[in-house]
Amino acid sequence: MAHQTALDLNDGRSIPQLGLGVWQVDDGEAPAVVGAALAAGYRLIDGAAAYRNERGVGAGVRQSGLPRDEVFVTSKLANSEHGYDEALRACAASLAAFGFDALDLYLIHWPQPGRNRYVETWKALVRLREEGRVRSIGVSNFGPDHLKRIVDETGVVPAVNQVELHPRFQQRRLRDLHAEMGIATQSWSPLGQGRLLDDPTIGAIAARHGKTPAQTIIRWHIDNGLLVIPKSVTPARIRENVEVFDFALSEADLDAIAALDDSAGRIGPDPDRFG
Ligand SMILES: NC(=O)C1=CN([C@@H]2O[C@H](COP(=O)(O)OP(=O)(O)OC[C@H]3O[C@@H](n4cnc5c(N)ncnc54)[C@H](OP(=O)(O)O)[C@@H]3O)[C@@H](O)[C@H]2O)C=CC1
Ligand SMILES: O=C(O)C(=O)[C@@H](O)[C@H](O)C(=O)CO
Repeated sequence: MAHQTALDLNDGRSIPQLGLGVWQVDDGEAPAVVGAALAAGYRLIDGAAAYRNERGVGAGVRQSGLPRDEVFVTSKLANSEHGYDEALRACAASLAAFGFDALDLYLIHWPQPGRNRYVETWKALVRLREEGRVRSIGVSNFGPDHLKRIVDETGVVPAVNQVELHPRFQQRRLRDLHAEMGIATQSWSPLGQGRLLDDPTIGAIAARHGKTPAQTIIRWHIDNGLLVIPKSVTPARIRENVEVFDFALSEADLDAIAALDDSAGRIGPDPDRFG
């Protein structure tokens, strides 16, 4: 694998640009899946309490033999745990499940605006960072109003906003706001949950580069300055998805993929209503 790239976060830390997503990875399978990814060169695992596999992910990191500080592990606060005290307790439970002293990145998984508890939840994440239980803090599925509100009320800008983002749902306006605010954009369902892999435009670009459609899409995220976390439990695909640091897309390729954007291209839940 060619050398992986990393981005600088607004808190002075660095984050690998590519990682493995572990939604829908069984806890019992997680040690082997995480082990395969770390052996292939991944250095970031994107987890969440809601995935119910923090124990298995932690075991996979330990069994890899890599020093803990060489693997960047993210978790996310579950929707049921919004609130200041609830978030502090939930983070402690996640750390215990992983078997870690600290997380590299902790995100509020969904804003749940209808519950209106995300500001006090964000204050708890600020405290967790001050106490060293998490090294960087961020959010997921936050829209412009949610972002502006937590910054207005706490003065603390999230390091990351992890949102649905793939060639059919490119989130250009939100990405522009992130750039203004200094927030890194992390793409979830970066392969459109596999539904983009038979797109003819992607296929033609992939063929020109001698790469697969998955590698072409992952490279599109990287060439756009995004963080990207494709999921696979299949060892050959895990290896395939990290072999993306030996080529780059041309301006014409980027223009062709830009044209795939579709305002109706969302696959996952609407963050204004979910949770
Ligand atoms: N913050 C949030 O709210 C959310 C976060 N996420 C995060 O984003 C991660 C990725 O998103 P996810 O929804 O899993 O979808 P992805 O876009 O990563 O697609 C995963 C699917 O694509 C298949 N796949 C992966 N690589 C290849 C390949 N090279 N060739 C063919 N098929 C392939 C996988 O199959 P297989 O596994 O069988 O190999 C799986 O079915 C999640 O795992 C999670 O960490 C996801 C959703 C919401
Ligand atoms: O994977 C995640 O991080 C999610 O939040 C999703 O599972 C989300 O809950 C969903 O897609 C439900 O249909």
